[in-house]
Amino acid sequence: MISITKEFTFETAHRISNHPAACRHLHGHSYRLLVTVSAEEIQENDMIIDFKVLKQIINEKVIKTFDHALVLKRNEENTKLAQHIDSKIFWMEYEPTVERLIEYIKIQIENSLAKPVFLKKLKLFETATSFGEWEK
Ligand SMILES: Nc1nc2c(c(=O)[nH]1)N=C([C@H](O)[C@H](O)COP(=O)(O)OP(=O)(O)OP(=O)(O)O)CN2
Ligand SMILES: [Zn+2]
Repeated sequence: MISITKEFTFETAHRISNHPAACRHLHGHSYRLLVTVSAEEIQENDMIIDFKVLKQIINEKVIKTFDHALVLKRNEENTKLAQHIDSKIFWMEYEPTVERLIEYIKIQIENSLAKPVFLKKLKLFETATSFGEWEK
């Protein structure tokens, strides 16, 4: 098996409404996302997938959604808050923790990759010292 990885960044605001400390306040992160895709064999074009094609997919399915957006769990408290904010809001079923963002991003990317290429690993940095990972 062979893998390639491409790195992306996006700027996103959020709040963890059930958090006992500062993370319940609106704040933002410069997220770093590392996307690793794999295939059993190198293809006829001597790649498993062109980095440029991978970039198009991630831009369309992930960056467009999250960059310069406010991400909120859809609940009563956040619905009230959003009435006072003129912002691009992405509503989620869950709190926008790094774990839930990875879960969402994984589904988006997997739905966009065609065999024999598959998503192998995601690494999402929320801060310089805090990150989440998913691996097949
Ligand atoms: N398991 C998780 N815990 C926390 C998450 C998360 O997504 N998953 N998120 C947060 C907050 O969003 C926070 O902004 C990031 O947390 P933290 O690493 O504590 O950020 P700090 O910059 O304050 O880190 P220090 O190392 O304390 O400076 C909280 N928890
Ligand atoms: Zn945060």
